[in-house]
Amino acid sequence: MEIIETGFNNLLLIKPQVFGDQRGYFLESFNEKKFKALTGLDVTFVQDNESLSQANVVRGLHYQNPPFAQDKLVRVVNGSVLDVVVDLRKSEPTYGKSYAVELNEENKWQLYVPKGFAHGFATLQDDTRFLYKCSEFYAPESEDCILWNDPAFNIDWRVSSPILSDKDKKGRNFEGFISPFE
Ligand SMILES: Cc1cn([C@H]2C[C@H](O)[C@@H](COP(=O)(O)OP(=O)(O)O[C@H]3O[C@H](C)C(=O)[C@H](O)[C@H]3O)O2)c(=O)[nH]c1=O
Repeated sequence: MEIIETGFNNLLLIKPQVFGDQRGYFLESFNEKKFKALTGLDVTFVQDNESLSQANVVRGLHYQNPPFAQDKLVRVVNGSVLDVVVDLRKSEPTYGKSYAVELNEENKWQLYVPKGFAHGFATLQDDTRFLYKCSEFYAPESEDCILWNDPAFNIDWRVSSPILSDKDKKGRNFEGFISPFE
């Protein structure tokens, strides 16, 4: 397992060790002991989620407000996404900055997204299956959404006229946004 710094505090790209042989491959998708030893982060995940999307879907940019904010460990087991986060932590020099990385079934990379980020992804292939671990339970009353294509971020999602949920179509603008995250 290799940890790659992203330039954003505690936002970590994780490259798992893949054991290939004539049958296929094996990897540990999560190992609490190794995760804590390599990242120095004491995170307890309590909920696993999975979504399936066709190509040209955008889900995001979502977060849960404190005290229900979630750390997430996200990965793709089928297909490909451009995974995108925006730093909402007011004390960070990367506040308001976005980070994007392609996660797919070939690279098997994971992204650890700490509390304080809005998170989303665009699907680059049909039948994209997205799995992620959360450190806090789903709390719909605490959910919030920032407009996926807010001009403040100038994100190249690598999709055009994507399929969005009604909720995501009504994401808030970042202009005038007051972050709940220190
Ligand atoms: C997130 C969630 C949703 N649901 C139910 C609520 C809806 O009836 C249905 C679809 O929910 P939603 O449209 O919010 O799903 P996504 O758009 O994939 O939301 C996720 O997308 C981005 C990428 C994220 O990072 C968040 O974890 C999460 O907000 O699943 C649950 O029952 N539990 C849950 O934890």
